[in-house]
Amino acid sequence: MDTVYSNLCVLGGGAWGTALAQTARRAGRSVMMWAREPEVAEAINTRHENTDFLPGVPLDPALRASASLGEALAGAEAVLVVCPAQALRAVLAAAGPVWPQGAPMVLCAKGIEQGSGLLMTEVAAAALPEVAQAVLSGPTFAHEVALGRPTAVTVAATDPDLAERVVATLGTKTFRPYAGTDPVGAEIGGAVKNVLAIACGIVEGLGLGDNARAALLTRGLAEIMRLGRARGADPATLAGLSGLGDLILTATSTQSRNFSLGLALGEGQALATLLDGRRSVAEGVHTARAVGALADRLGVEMPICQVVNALLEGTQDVSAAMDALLSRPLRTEID
Ligand SMILES: NC(=O)C1=CN([C@@H]2O[C@H](COP(=O)(O)OP(=O)(O)OC[C@H]3O[C@@H](n4cnc5c(N)ncnc54)[C@H](O)[C@@H]3O)[C@@H](O)[C@H]2O)C=CC1
Ligand SMILES: O=C(CO)COP(=O)(O)O
Repeated sequence: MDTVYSNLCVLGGGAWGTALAQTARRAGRSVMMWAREPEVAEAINTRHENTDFLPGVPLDPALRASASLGEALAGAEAVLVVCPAQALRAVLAAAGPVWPQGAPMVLCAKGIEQGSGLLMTEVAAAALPEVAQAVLSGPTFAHEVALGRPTAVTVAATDPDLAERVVATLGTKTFRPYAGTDPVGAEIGGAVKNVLAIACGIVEGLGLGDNARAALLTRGLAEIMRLGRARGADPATLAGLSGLGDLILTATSTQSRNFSLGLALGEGQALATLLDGRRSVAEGVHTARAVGALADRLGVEMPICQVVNALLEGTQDVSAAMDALLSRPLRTEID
């Protein structure tokens, strides 16, 4: 068996799809991107820049893009799926008829599907049951990755050979994937940290201080651990790059769209204004609702995520939300 996938397709022309495509080029792979917007594909092909979603980063001129799924997927040996979480089902339904025979997918979106409460691997298994899956997740701001700054991620698949091959395909000196066999753990960390990043932004915007942020991060990790346990995830994955690692990154940096959105909410701006006309995705807004419903269904206590959901839904204001969190009964730390 070949040790790497030489020809890749990246489904998704946003910031992260572009950064991963650039990374794969840096690793020496042939890469074809699918961008939903023809003007994004055009800019990548002619200006070698994703002017809409990752402006200012020069891209490898050999990186090609198309707005046609059939053209983008033709001949791919593996497919990186990098669309927003809520669009995954529709994107895979459209890609199914032209999916390259035998090519596995690497799921790179971070979120939980609203309505179903399904993880990305579960949505993908329902859409394309024959296609093998890996999950790529970790602390990775697209801009830094695209520039080739040092970054480490988790690549998890139930088939260890698949995880190893994806690692070998994408790994470079500065992009360091670590193989794992717990995709569910990698997905839960990556999805829930976006909701917690919004919470940390709110705390920052309210000026509640560094102690409050540390408390929120740590109790937030406890929520990731509880949901992970209920879904059979390995706690070591949740404490690794795709869990704690990504929580630290996203919940402490204004580079994060989720943290920045929370910060603006905490400073008193209205959610509708913040989301109005926005093209880039803040996954935590969508995952908050999905994770709230999932936690209820599984009987898992996730008070921080529930409060973020109530805030975003408009059923609680910021001061009532803080009051709800601070009024919770005192209890043992480890549960
Ligand atoms: N930007 C980042 O630093 C990172 C993003 N991710 C994840 O990658 C996923 C994609 O995010 P970004 O690339 O940042 O997106 P983005 O915010 O840069 O761009 C939005 C993308 O979503 C696409 N899109 C919007 N609505 C769509 C629909 N209905 N159907 C199909 N595509 C649609 C747009 O065409 C565009 O490609 C998200 O799940 C995000 O959490 C993961 C790691 C890092
Ligand atoms: O997933 C990310 C970093 O790992 C990107 O975070 P934001 O979507 O909040 O910008």
